[in-house]
Amino acid sequence: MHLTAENLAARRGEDLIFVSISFHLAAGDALVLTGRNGSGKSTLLRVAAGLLRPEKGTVIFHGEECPEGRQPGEVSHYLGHRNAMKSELTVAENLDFWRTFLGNIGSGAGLSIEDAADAVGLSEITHLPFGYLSAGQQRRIAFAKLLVAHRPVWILDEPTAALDANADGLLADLITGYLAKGGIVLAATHQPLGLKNAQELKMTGFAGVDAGVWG
Ligand SMILES: Nc1ncnc2c1ncn2[C@@H]1O[C@H](COP(=O)(O)OP(=O)(O)OP(=O)(O)O)[C@@H](O)[C@H]1O
Repeated sequence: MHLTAENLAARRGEDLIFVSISFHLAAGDALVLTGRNGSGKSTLLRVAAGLLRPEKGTVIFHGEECPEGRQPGEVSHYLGHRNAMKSELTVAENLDFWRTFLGNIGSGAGLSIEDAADAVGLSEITHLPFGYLSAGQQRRIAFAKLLVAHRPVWILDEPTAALDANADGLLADLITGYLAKGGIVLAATHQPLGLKNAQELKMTGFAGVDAGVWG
């Protein structure tokens, strides 16, 4: 199983944000994107997740169940800046929606809603509307979403925003456990995620207004 990006370039508006980005991640690998605000981390994650069309290049996932290759967006969890939960629905209802909507990919199985909430330390409050939770609790439930459906790739944009030190450690443990089981993680962050052996890609931003990528 591997996730491969070749010669990626992306544009936002008029500007080329990056060019010539390539990486190859195998099962158990993590790549952490770093760089100042506006350097293109979210843009690269959105390209990898299939939410933004690249100007040039490809990102492809190959797995046992799809040796011919698939778009990573079809096999990944994408956790963006927002938590993608409905405030009016309870925590359990939100997780149940994502569990059903995303489904399992490959040979792994997602956790039950109770086990996933327990894994993020919030098993007591799954009956509450999501909107009642604190910002940190909401982010923890967004992590639980990663656990209720098995997907071979996690794409995480600033996953530790709004977290206390305890939750930082919890996320590091969740990611480490996922990598140990052969998951692939692509994450953007300003704070160290506490991962051992993660590769780092430093984004520099703004590759030019008119710079050609085809010549
Ligand atoms: N829809 C858009 N149209 C034009 N420019 C955009 C658009 N979205 C983002 N940009 C620009 O693209 C650049 C890269 O933004 P991006 O969100 O990828 O940066 P980032 O490294 O994730 O930043 P941060 O650390 O602040 O989250 C920024 O200069 C931003 O202003």
